[in-house]
Amino acid sequence: MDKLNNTLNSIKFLDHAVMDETKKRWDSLVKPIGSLGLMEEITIRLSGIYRTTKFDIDKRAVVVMASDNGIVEENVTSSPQIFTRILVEKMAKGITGVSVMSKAANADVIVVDIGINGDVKEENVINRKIRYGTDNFTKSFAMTYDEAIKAIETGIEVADDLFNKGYKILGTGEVGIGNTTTSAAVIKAITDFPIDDIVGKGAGITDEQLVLKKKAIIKAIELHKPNKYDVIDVLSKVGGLDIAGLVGVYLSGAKNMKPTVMDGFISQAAALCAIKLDGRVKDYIIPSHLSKEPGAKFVFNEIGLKPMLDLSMRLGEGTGCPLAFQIIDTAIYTLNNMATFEEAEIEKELLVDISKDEEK
Ligand SMILES: Cc1cc2ncn([C@H]3O[C@H](COP(=O)(O)O)[C@@H](O)[C@H]3O)c2cc1C
Ligand SMILES: O=C(O)c1cccnc1
Repeated sequence: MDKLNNTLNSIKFLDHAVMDETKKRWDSLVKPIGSLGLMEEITIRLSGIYRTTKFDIDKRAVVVMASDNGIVEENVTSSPQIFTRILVEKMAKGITGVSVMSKAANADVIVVDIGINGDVKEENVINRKIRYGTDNFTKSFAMTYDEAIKAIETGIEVADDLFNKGYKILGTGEVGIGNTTTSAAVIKAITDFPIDDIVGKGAGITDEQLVLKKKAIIKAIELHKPNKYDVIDVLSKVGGLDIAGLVGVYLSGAKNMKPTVMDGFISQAAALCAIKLDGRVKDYIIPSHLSKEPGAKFVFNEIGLKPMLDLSMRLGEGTGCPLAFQIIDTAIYTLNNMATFEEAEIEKELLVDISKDEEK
């Protein structure tokens, strides 16, 4: 628990003086004030995270936490558990969705076995296995309290190591058949949102299976009564090792003063947990896209962040992150290279500024 506590204790607020400077730079460029929207907001936040107006995200990676979920026994998924290990091996070979999209975006993919129910035959996968999958949470806790802490601390260690190696931004990805069920259970336990709002079809299940999925979550919450004020209790009772590992990745970003990019629904469940552990973590999280999983919009409302894209994607793996990296690249390039009113010899004073009205 020391690593987790030390990490939480070293999280700092953003540098607002540097953020003001970046805002001033945007406002000096030849455009209506605020007209580049989230491109402006994100780079302003990045400058506060990096504590400098001159930054880049050239060295970047998506960290994929992979683990299995005992809840698959309840017939809540479209594919068998063995798919987790197979997908991870293909991912490490560079041929799955996140691998190819990351190649297109010049990003590395770091695959971590944090709890796959089988031995991975691929040396490019980092072995940080805590256990061979979780237990079926309709019958017992998914894992022990100590295992949940260990999974968070594993995520912290993996991300700390990558930041030490010079990565400037990390995306969050996952593979784990059944993890939209565990994510919905974690979100339900923390927010108590209506079950129909937050449980969707994940990778693709029938209407009958959707009923089973909702029932399994309700049953587990009634049985274990997770304490919404204790994120570790929630993760250990109804969560997954992948979600817990990603909580650690977000915490490491905040500790190392580096941004983390959030992918879809599973990454959102982890972000919600990380923010509940320390509200300052939110400042370091950059959302990529709005997942098609129906609960995603409700979690966005809860955490108070906005996605930059809505591409009706519902793959997971971290696939939103390489797209976000490319948008951030463009935002940084624009910030650094657009002409100011002065350089363009246009009188800024002639411009009506409505940005203050927009804030209201
Ligand atoms: C071929 C295939 C590739 C995937 N890549 C990511 N996922 C996604 O689907 C799984 C979660 O959905 P559920 O909770 O419904 O099982 C996770 O592995 C997630 O990464 C996939 C799923 C499949 C079937
Ligand atoms: O949004 C996601 O991350 C997601 C949605 C469906 C299946 N797997 C992942």
